Amino acid sequence: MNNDKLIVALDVSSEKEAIAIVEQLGDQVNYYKVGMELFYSAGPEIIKKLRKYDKQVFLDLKCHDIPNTVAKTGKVLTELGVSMFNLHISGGREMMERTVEHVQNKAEHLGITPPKILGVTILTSIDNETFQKEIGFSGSIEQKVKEYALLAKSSGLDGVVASAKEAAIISEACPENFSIVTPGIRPKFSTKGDQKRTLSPKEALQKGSTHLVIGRPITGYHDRESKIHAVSKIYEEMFNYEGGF
Ligand SMILES: O=c1ccn([C@@H]2O[C@H](COP(=O)(O)O)[C@@H](O)[C@H]2O)c(=O)[nH]1
Repeated sequence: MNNDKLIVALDVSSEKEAIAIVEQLGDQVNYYKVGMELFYSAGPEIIKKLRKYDKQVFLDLKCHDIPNTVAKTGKVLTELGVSMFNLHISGGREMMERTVEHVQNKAEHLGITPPKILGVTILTSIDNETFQKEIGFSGSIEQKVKEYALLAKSSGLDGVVASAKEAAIISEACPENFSIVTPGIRPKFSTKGDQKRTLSPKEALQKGSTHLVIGRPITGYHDRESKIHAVSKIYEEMFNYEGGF
């Protein structure tokens, strides 16, 4: 079974551990997320390695810097052959627009399809109290995510990273060709851990998530059978959700 809506997070600190997971899951999983932990330890080679296994890669480095720095980083990430990468929407319009332009030019020069650029909204580990009292935002998380999604869309981004709890609001605000990539997915059999704004795979699809990012509920199991079982349970929910797949 191959399903590009499920992206498995490879939150490990070596190529060896990452590839062991990829080999254990085999054809069951086609799409992997490489985050800071793996990229900073294994380096860009890990992307090439995953591409050799014919896997798609979402590079989750959450770039956040001045426009010149992020735009030039976007060019480098385009050369790596990732399918998606992300940056923080709070970096502002100029940062996003210049990155889009640099990525498109680079992809054209290389003769490849440009990677999708996603904007990070509000992390799924943030709850209302943290959002307002600690970080100092006023208003609701939903309102801020909607504003960020609209800013990302009008700056030329291809989608956002958000909690599935906000997926319906985002798809209503940005209805066409806009990816809604949602971590913080928790199947019934798993625990929340540090995630605060969570939904199940079925609920996430019902709300309009286009991709589900799932890490520990799958990779937290040591042996191959348990990992495969977790993936099967997740696919079961995804395929059976009301409204079809
Ligand atoms: O808002 C965000 C943005 C990114 N993430 C990343 O997704 C995975 C989730 O892993 P789980 O083990 O399923 O919790 C992880 O790599 C995060 O860095 C996120 O959770 N929330």
